[in-house]
Amino acid sequence: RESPSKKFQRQHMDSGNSPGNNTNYCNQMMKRRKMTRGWCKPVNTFVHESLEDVKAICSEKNITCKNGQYNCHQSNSTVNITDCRQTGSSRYPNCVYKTTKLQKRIIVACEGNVSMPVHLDASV
Ligand SMILES: Nc1ncnc2c1ncn2[C@@H]1O[C@H](C(=O)NS(=O)(=O)C[C@H]2[C@@H](O)[C@H](n3ccc(=O)[nH]c3=O)O[C@@H]2CO)[C@@H](O)[C@H]1O
Repeated sequence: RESPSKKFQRQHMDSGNSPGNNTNYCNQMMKRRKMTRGWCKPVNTFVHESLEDVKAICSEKNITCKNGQYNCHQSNSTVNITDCRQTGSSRYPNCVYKTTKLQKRIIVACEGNVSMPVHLDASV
């Protein structure tokens, strides 16, 4: 079984890479990272920073997550991300996404004895 930390890395980490001007980045990555099986995941953010840098966000102060849990943390600086958002005309199994490169702060939930990111709550 896939651990929550490994699931976070599969769904959200794309270190050392960036869409550049590839407008198909999300169409390719959402499929490659298995988020178009059974349904088209509507929204997904890829983070283009090292796992170390994203893990370090877990050391920031605790804040409340969207689901009410108090295990979220906000990055203290902006990070390079790519937002993937399903287009209006996209119909499963043909999942079509809009690729948007951004530099924003991210809010992650962290869990574990060695605190690891397990969920991406939002970008702000
Ligand atoms: N506090 C917690 N602590 C620990 N675990 C927690 C906590 N909260 C949830 N989980 C778990 O995480 C799992 C999960 O997949 N949650 S999810 O809300 O659907 C993820 C959102 C995110 O992937 C994506 N999104 C969204 C916005 C954006 O900017 N970028 C972007 O990518 O959309 C998804 C839906 O919004 C679920 O198993 C739940 O148990």
